[in-house]
Amino acid sequence: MTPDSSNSPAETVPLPNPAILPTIKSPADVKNLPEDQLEGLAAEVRDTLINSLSNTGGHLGPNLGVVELSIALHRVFNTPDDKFVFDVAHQGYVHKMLTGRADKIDTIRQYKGLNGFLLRTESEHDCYGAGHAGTALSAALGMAAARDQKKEDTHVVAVAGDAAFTCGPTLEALNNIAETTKRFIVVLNDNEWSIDKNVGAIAKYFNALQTHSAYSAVRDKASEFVQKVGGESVRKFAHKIERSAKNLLFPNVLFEKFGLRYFGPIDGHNLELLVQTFEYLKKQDEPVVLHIITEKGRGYQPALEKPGKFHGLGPYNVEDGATEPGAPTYSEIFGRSVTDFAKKDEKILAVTAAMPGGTKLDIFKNEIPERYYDVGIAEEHAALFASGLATQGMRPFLAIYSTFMQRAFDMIVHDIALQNLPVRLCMDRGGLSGDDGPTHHGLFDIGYLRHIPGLIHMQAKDEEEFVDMLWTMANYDDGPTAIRYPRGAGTGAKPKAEPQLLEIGKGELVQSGSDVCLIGLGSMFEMAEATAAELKKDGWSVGLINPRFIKPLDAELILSEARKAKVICTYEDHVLANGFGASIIELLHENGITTPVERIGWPDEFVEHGKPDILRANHGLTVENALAKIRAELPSVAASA
Ligand SMILES: Cc1ncc(C[n+]2csc(CCOP(=O)(O)OP(=O)(O)O)c2C)c(N)n1
Ligand SMILES: CC(=O)[C@@H](O)[C@H](O)COP(=O)(O)O
Ligand SMILES: [Mg+2]
Repeated sequence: MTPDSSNSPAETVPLPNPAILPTIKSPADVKNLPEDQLEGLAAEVRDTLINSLSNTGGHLGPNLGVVELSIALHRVFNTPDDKFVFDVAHQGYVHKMLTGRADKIDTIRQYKGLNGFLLRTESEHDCYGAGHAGTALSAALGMAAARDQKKEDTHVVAVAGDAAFTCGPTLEALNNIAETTKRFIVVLNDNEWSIDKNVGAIAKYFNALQTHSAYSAVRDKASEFVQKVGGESVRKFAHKIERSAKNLLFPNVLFEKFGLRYFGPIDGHNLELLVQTFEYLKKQDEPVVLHIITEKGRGYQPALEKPGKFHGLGPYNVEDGATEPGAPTYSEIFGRSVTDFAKKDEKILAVTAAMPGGTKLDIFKNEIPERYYDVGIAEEHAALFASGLATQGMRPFLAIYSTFMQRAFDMIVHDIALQNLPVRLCMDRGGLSGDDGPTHHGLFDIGYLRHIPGLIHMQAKDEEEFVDMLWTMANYDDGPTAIRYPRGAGTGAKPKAEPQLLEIGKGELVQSGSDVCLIGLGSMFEMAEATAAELKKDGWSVGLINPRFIKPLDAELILSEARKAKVICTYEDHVLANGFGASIIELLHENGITTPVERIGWPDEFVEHGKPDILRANHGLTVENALAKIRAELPSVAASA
């Protein structure tokens, strides 16, 4: 079933004149709006999103899909007393616009502007922050239980996409709802897409619900009914949906087995139907799930044609949705390389947790589909699955963003490292994510991996070395390996025609020096190199190390350079707490070296969103700051002067 496009406000409703959106300062204004202006508001919200995000970038498709849903929710419920918990919260832009932030939508994802997800600190209407998938039902259930404890009678609504139902936490929450509360609304926003096409048995099940003729009949009757009766008899209407659903549908509807009364599927772009349905659902004294069918990208043709691209993107040309091509990214080089390796080695398999486009494993998927696995938004399962593959002599490459790999920490410890299984953990977006902000920065993986016995962890200084590292991982069967690599492109260093095996635990001495020892990890090597050039101009003898391995460290190399130096400086795109520099300090301490160590990296705080250059400058990840710190430790006259 696709929603009925003939009633798409963006296609049929002219933009209101005068504009309505500037008058919406709070949800009360949505409630007070005459009913016949609601669709005009929806059209205006869409138009604003399409134009504004063409400059800032952002999650366009998901938000175009929830315009009517967001309006209906604010029409019926009362935030901040009632709570809306949006899963991932990448679809929260419309909610932001309806809760007093419409005039700031052009600042979204910009430094000091609106965050691209929901932050509890941004508005009293944002009761829960997110960015990772699968958290909404559990968190909302906690809020409902707290409300019951306090004997209040507010409403809690969890809004989750179809792909969020592939997440373990969502299923764990479902298992727990019926015995926890009687007053709880789940909205399943089903557009058949994750970032890429949604996968798995649950996606198939939702699809079957949509396409089953009985459900279509219910949908048609519901729409017909609203058209004919309008607001006249909400109760009668709702009972009709309910009775029809009960009588006509599969006896074993998944949600009914979990103890939630199931309603739908209904057209999630039919505002009147949504409003009336919520009016009915809020009166129920049992947990309910409302299944709505929406279109990702509704109202903008380029987004409808390419839901994956328009899930989340940078600036685009509003006329045709075109984006600027960029230099090959680390992800692209990763996808290309692993696919090429796999063509020569049939034991190589690729595993993604719902991110074929982001990780560029879509290259593997297209060329070797039989050895490609997308397990859905299920990082824990993905890691366990990869461990199982490895027990059977396979060579799995598991590509997950660093921030999402946090989900699989226990699996990495208990199921991969403890069993010494050669799973290749490929941590994309290792380092600052930028526009997406704190939920997406990959700034913790050194900390959560470096204490795991036997785990090899590395980061390349450029793309050429990156491919050598991937090749080294492909050929290493003695235990788990991990690699972190940043978002976007690096220096542009061209990979060799034939990749080279690297010696495990061996760093690269780029130049030896006797005054200063600079150790620049991965993408931060460039900054160390630039610092070295400046210090050389001052007349200092500068050692420069590309460590390659975070674990095991090349202790021999690092100690031999460190012993000569008056000051050491480490560089990392990671928090300093329990990071790479911390591991160098430990190494030096264990070997009795007391030379001062300066560290360049992120502070012990959640770093805000914004362009990487701005954030780096604000937090001292600059050559200037490194020079200032190093010079402060050096005698005032250069040794050779
Ligand atoms: C734990 C985790 N893994 C992966 C992601 C990346 N991610 C963000 S949104 C998304 C798809 C969400 O699809 P769905 O829930 O159906 O919502 P839609 O965008 O279709 O509205 C994915 C995979 C994430 N945010 N969190
Ligand atoms: C919502 C989400 O988690 C993703 O859409 C994320 O915003 C993608 O970021 P990248 O652009 O780094 O793939
Ligand atoms: Mg979806």
